[in-house]
Amino acid sequence: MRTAYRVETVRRAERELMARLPEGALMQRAAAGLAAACADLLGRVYGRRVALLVGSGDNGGDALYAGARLARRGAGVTAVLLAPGRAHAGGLAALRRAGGRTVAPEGAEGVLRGADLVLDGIVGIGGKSGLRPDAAALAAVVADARAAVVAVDLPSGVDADTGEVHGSAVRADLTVTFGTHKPGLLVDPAREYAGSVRLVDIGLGEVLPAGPELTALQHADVAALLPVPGGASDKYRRGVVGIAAGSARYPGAAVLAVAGALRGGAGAVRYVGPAGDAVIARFPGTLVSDRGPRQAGRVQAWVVGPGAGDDAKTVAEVLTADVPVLIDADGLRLADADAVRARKAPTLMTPHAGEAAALLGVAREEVEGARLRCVRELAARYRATVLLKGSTTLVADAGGEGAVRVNATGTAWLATAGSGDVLSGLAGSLLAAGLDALDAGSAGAYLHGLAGRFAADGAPVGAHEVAGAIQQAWRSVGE
Ligand SMILES: NC(=O)C1=CN([C@@H]2O[C@H](COP(=O)(O)OP(=O)(O)OC[C@H]3O[C@@H](n4cnc5c(N)ncnc54)[C@H](O)[C@@H]3O)[C@@H](O)[C@H]2O)[C@@H](O)CC1
Ligand SMILES: [K+]
Repeated sequence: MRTAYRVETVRRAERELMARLPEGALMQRAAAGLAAACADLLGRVYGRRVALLVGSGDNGGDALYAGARLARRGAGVTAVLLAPGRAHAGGLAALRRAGGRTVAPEGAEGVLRGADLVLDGIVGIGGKSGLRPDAAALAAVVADARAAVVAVDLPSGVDADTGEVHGSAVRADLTVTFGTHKPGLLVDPAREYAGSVRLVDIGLGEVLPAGPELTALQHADVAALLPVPGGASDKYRRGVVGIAAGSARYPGAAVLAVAGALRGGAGAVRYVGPAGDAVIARFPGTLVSDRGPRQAGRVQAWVVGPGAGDDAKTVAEVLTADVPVLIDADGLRLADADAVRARKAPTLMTPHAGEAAALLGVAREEVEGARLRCVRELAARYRATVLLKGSTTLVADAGGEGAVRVNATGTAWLATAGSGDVLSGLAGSLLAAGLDALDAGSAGAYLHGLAGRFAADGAPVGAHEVAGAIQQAWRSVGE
């Protein structure tokens, strides 16, 4: 499991660790890891031109010490000091001893344009989102230059705790972060600024408390969650998932939700709705009923909403069931908020940013800019587990207070019609198989993202092909 902690927690842990170590030891560990990552990126260090953007805090100190290490290996290193009188004194001395130079921001443009590598040490966890004008001007030059950009701890200008970006920020190819991930490295839009992320172990793990802000499942975590049928299993013990989806107008949504559900580990899929013929034609193993959800027979979890059009009656009926319910798409609009809050069994809501915005009564851009806050708020308002879809999917447990799961396996190719229907069926199937709502949502998103990658393989992809690649994704997490 990957974890990310808020700044105040990181600070507390760092103080505890620092008290046990010689002065400056943590910064040396950070700088050593940072220099090694830069050397890997450069391939050859000798003769390369490296520019350091150095603010007046310890983030700049890391950049200076790493620059000194690169200078000792033969790189030509120039530090751009944003506040010359306040740069980290020890780091500055080390850089000078190693033969590095310094320039003021006014003389920096040529240095930045000529560099092979720029280290962004303007600000780390000590900053507020949005760069100050002097730093923003340098970031703009860097964005336009040919150098690879390595962010120190965080891309300067992003909000470490929320992943929000207010104003300008540095765009990095690689972020080398210390001790633990920070939420901003895993949540969009800040995540996009970070590029790929490398974590340097500075020994913080042993002092970090339980209670991260974010967790991210990895292959082994997902493999451990996925249901495995035992010798005594039959289709009912493996779970029956009910799909109440599709309409005369949108029969395809029913077919795609069933396609996802069939690959999600439930023993059987029961379909209720007007698209039964289309479903049976494609998936003859489906149990089809043209009566309402209440008369459909036993299920262990329901999926309601994909392609439902205006069928509020079916949504209301499903919400009264005493089994877990996943609400997606039209169902989100049709579901009565009080009926959702009154439910005793778990509820999993799966909006994309536009649907979440409608539920919250705000503009879509607001959700896209503050995804972590919005997913928690929805989970609190509806007392339901909420999965907010996007290039990084977030899942907040009911109430919105625990660690939020973040999933980054997706690909931009997944932003295709019907892809969400497949996810709803898949996650609903995992609910029926007995996973709790947080696990079903996050493991479902993980597999769905991987399936999207396998199916797309760098080219446009249809939702039915994503469904078809779920088995490959399932096998791959166990390898
Ligand atoms: N505390 C520790 O134990 C360790 C800290 N390390 C480094 O230290 C960093 C934290 O250092 P600090 O607490 O000194 O804080 P930072 O260096 O992150 O930030 C403080 C500086 O940034 C400037 N700043 C703040 N907001 C800004 C903005 N919007 N635009 C431009 N400049 C802005 C401030 O004027 C101040 O000079 C970490 O991110 C990490 O890089 C590492 O060396 C590892 C160990
Ligand atoms: K930085």
